[in-house]
Amino acid sequence: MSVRISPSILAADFVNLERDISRISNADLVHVDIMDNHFVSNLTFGLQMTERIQQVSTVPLDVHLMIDNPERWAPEYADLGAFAVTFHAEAAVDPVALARALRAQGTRAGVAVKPGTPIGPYLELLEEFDLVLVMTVEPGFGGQSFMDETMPKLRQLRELVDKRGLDVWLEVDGGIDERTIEIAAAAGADTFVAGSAVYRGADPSLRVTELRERALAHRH
Ligand SMILES: O=C(CO)[C@H](O)[C@H](O)COP(=O)(O)O
Ligand SMILES: [Fe+2]
Repeated sequence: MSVRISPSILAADFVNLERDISRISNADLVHVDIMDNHFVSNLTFGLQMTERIQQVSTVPLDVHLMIDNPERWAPEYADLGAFAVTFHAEAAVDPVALARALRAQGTRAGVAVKPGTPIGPYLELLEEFDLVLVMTVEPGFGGQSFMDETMPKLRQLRELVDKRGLDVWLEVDGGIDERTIEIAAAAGADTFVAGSAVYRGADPSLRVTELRERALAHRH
């Protein structure tokens, strides 16, 4: 099983985004957090900014939509060329219909669940998604602590994905660092978002390499 590291530019310097994206050119994905101040109580940026990021990034975009009404916006992020577009299950009227629409656009379709949202209803629907994002913090802010209690969801997902031989990425987001990535990898995650852990030091690309090595050493 391969692992993917997706640094979150939520922790980057917003007036030097191009520079900070170029600092993680060894990453597998670049994680772009879209917050609307409705689904979560924080606001980041939207389509126009993401389109510029898409133009300057050599690393494929992993868009995480923390917004209401994803049916209205998710296809536009797919349209601008994002590699993966993930919307929240709690915000979507019909997650399967939206995932099908995104796939028809040629994008990897992801569904995200908050820490308190059960994964049960989605286990029978795994074939409909290319990515499941298990939030390991309450969405809205970077720099929070990893919630261990979300790991049983990953273990359930990993068992089913392997049993059915599916190509579904299992992503974790929130509080991922050199220690917690080992816990998440052992529980079955293969795609790791890290904001603070990548950008807090002097050399973000070295942090990407270190995180990848730790995930590989502890993968399921
Ligand atoms: O979706 C998010 C917050 O809702 C971010 O992707 C996440 O918090 C990354 O930041 P950190 O690694 O610092 O926790
Ligand atoms: Fe995120």
